[in-house]
Amino acid sequence: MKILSADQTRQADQATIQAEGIRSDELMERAATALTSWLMERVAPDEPGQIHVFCGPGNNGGDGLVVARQLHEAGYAVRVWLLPATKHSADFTINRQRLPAELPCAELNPQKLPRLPPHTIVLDALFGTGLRRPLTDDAAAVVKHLNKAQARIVAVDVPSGLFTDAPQPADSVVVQARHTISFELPKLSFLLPQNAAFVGQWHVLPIGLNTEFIHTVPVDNYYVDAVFLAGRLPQRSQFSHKGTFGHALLLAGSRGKIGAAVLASRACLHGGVGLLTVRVPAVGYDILQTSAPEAMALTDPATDFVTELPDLKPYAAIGIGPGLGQEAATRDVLEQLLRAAKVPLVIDADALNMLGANRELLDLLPPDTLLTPHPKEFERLTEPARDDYHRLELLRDFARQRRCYCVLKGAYTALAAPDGTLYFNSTGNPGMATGGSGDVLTGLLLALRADQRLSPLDAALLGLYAHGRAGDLAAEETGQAGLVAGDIARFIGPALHKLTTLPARL
Ligand SMILES: NC(=O)C1=CN([C@@H]2O[C@H](COP(=O)(O)OP(=O)(O)OC[C@H]3O[C@@H](n4cnc5c(N)ncnc54)[C@H](O)[C@@H]3O)[C@@H](O)[C@H]2O)[C@@H](O)CC1
Ligand SMILES: [K+]
Repeated sequence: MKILSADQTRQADQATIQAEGIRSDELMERAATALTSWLMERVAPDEPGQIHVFCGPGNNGGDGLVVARQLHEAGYAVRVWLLPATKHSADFTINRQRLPAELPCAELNPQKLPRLPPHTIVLDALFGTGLRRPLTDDAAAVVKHLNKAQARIVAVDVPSGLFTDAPQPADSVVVQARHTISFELPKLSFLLPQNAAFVGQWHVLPIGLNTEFIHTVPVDNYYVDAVFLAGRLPQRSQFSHKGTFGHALLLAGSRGKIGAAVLASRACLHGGVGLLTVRVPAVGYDILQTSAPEAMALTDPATDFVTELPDLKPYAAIGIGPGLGQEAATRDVLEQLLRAAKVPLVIDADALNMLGANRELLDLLPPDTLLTPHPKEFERLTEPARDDYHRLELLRDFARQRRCYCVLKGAYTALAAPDGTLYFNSTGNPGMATGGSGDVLTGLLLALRADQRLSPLDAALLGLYAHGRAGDLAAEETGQAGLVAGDIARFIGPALHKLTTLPARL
């Protein structure tokens, strides 16, 4: 799915209105109807207490007024509160007039805000994508009051006070919603860790915005779901052979961290690689051969860490990093690899740390290299970020400047492509924040980079998605707390299988 900016969202609304020849209040009715249905599926009409709808002066408030009317007509007890304002949008005014006289509706008195019993359902329709500056005065007072009330807040489109797609002062007053219900497409602000406490769980409801506009509008950010990936992982042809899926080389492991090499190897094998050779120090030979017997061990002459780069000729893709350690001799191996490699590279963990500690090596990165840092590792490659937005800009710049694909691991893991586009992954769960999860990702990405059928972008997107999906499938069996990295590796097969069986869009 595309992620539109606030301006583009407005343009999409306009394009829809024009293409369908409808009025803007009809589109508002459509959006609100979707939201009303969402609420009615979750709240019974005889739920004790009233649903309090807080409306601002613009079209976000207009949405709130429509939902209030519709809920009232469906037999719910509803009360509307209006933020004092001198100017109202046209569709707000139309829908203010459409409120039935018997529906309680009053202007808020900021000096005497209504008492809300705990667990009251509150619809936050104060501000949406039209917010231009942080909330102050009356609006800020109302939002603080709502946050204090321990209400069950459902935000319309965006939690009021949150900017849709831009950084804002850290002390901004923002609604802390339990759910945020947005229309058609998600918003960039929903995907940032710094906004999690405001957005709560977010949902996107289709409202039939103009598909041609959405299809053609250029964007910098995508949200990668199953639909986005449909058709990108082809079924295996009858005539495919080991060469089709490539022979991968993995350089990994050091004394005490051979497990990282094992996890990455298993993930690479489950990821469908044709053949896998693993360069481990001698201490890892028995461990690797017993715990990943499908892989070939190519042991280093040294006992405890990797000191020599093997001949690279046989390999279609090379991964380096998991459990590698940062000995000087290993750093030299990394440098030799960067200088010699003619095939796709996947760089992770200690290999990233060595790049961070020796930034001159970054100049050697072959184009289309895939790097998989978590935020701390990424900062070692660049600089400390001021906030989540700044970190994303650093990520974009890094990928552009180095002509590489760079991942930023976390909830909604981001991938930056060399053209600066960001792709946010939709799968995964907090159970995956466990040791070895990154090693599994590296192995899986290595397998997909070795797959001769996939572009660098598709390999990376499919790998990130399947890794998260495997974690989700595993967590269904183990629970999130019980999940270990090996479980993720075990479910890579089913996760990829689900991707190959998605019908491609014609
Ligand atoms: N345009 C359309 O056709 C549709 C719009 N929709 C709704 O419309 C919303 C956007 O509506 P608007 O563009 O009217 O914007 P909003 O309703 O988000 O807010 C605009 C109003 O708030 C004021 N304002 C902005 N920042 C403020 C601040 N910091 N303190 C106090 N007042 C401030 C503006 O002067 C304006 O009066 C969306 O979020 C969505 O909820 C939906 O109904 C779908 C269709
Ligand atoms: K809102």
